[in-house]
Amino acid sequence: MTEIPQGESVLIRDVEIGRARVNIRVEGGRIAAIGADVGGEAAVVIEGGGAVALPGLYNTHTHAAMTLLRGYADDMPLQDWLSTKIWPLEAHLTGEDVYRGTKLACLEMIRSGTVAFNDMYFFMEDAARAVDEMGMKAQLAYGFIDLFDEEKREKEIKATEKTVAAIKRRGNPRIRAAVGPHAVYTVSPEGLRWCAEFSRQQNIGIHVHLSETEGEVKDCIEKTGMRPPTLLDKCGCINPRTVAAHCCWLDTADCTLLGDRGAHASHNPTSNMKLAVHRAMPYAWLKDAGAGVCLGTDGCASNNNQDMFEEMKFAALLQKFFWNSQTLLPAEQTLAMATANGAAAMGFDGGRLEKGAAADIVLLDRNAACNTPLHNPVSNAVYSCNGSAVTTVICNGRILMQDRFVPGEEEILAGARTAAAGLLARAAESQTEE
Ligand SMILES: O=c1[nH]cnc2c1ncn2[C@@H]1O[C@H](CO)[C@@H](O)[C@H]1O
Ligand SMILES: [Zn+2]
Repeated sequence: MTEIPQGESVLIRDVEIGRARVNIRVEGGRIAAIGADVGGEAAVVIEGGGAVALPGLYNTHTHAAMTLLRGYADDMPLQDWLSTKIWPLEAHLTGEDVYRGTKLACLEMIRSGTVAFNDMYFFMEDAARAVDEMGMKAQLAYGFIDLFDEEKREKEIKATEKTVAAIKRRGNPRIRAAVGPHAVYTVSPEGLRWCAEFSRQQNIGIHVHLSETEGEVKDCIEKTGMRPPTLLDKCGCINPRTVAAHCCWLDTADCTLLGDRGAHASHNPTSNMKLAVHRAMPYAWLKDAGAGVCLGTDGCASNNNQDMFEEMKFAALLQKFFWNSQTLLPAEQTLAMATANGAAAMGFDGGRLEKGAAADIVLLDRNAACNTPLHNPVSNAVYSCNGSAVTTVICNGRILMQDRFVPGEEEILAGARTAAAGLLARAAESQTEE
């Protein structure tokens, strides 16, 4: 088999949802029925054999093509890591690298049950090509970094306009454009204001890093007299279309602001622990304030994989550990962060196993050791399994993986290896030239 058979109608037989064994019918990319009797005929039939069905996972913060930098620079502080290792290497990236790195990220995400992701990086037209081919959903933003320089700002504005136009021109409903002001320490207030205005005009999302480290917050207060969320808000960047990554160092007033504006906070526990940011996103304050709370892996240079099952477990554990509460972020809420809340944050209709919702469906091996016994499927999904328990993935009714088979896997892996080696070779060459 080199391709997976697809059809307008898909019948998934005998899966477990909650405590019930049911069938699922998919018609035209949506869930048409869930229950004992959902009709017999379909273009494609999948035998679930009692597999656990979950909604597809939504990864709300990543830099997908950073898969190429996996293992390149670990065990360093954030600013040092970015300025001495990551940014110098990224300067040598090409569109082809981003295409190949994003394909690898998609492969990894599909293998671990993710159907959609929120991406901020460079050469996003090439990322869009990769997403299109892999059949996932994504919101893609060019990472806007002006470093407080007017000339750079003009360049970033042009690059953002070009990226958004190209993604919109595709006319693919699975792929949306967003604006990606990197953070308050890399983008001037003028740049932030432009991003906010452009996203409003274009009616697209905003994807930003927010209050990741204590240093970011302190420097921002020193320079502007404002905490990062207030500065972003003054520039128009905090609204219901905003996904703010990290949000580690928010205080209660910051959380109230995000809640009042209807913005979404993407929790990235693995990256936060690895980069030792020394504080966990205040999940309870954000939730109480009415802000959206969702989950993301961050890029492979700070994670180092794209497995949202691992992210769920780390989120549930980190919240309990840091905030000293055994009852904080229970399994059901963790799964909601990774599914329905993520879909809401990215403006997609999905992440729910309900009639009428987009057909984003993931099947987990019922007989895997991590799923045995099956007292509580959600508990097993969050606390016991990782992405390797996923056998089948459906996104908008299209089958992206069936029985652990993803079309083109060998070529994707070979392409990524070649791209990663080429990137390092070009960087080394430019060093000897200097
Ligand atoms: O955790 C992080 N904090 C801040 N920046 C990051 C992090 N991970 C990756 N990038 C950087 O964000 C830019 C995206 O356009 C890239 O330069 C990437 O290396
Ligand atoms: Zn990031």
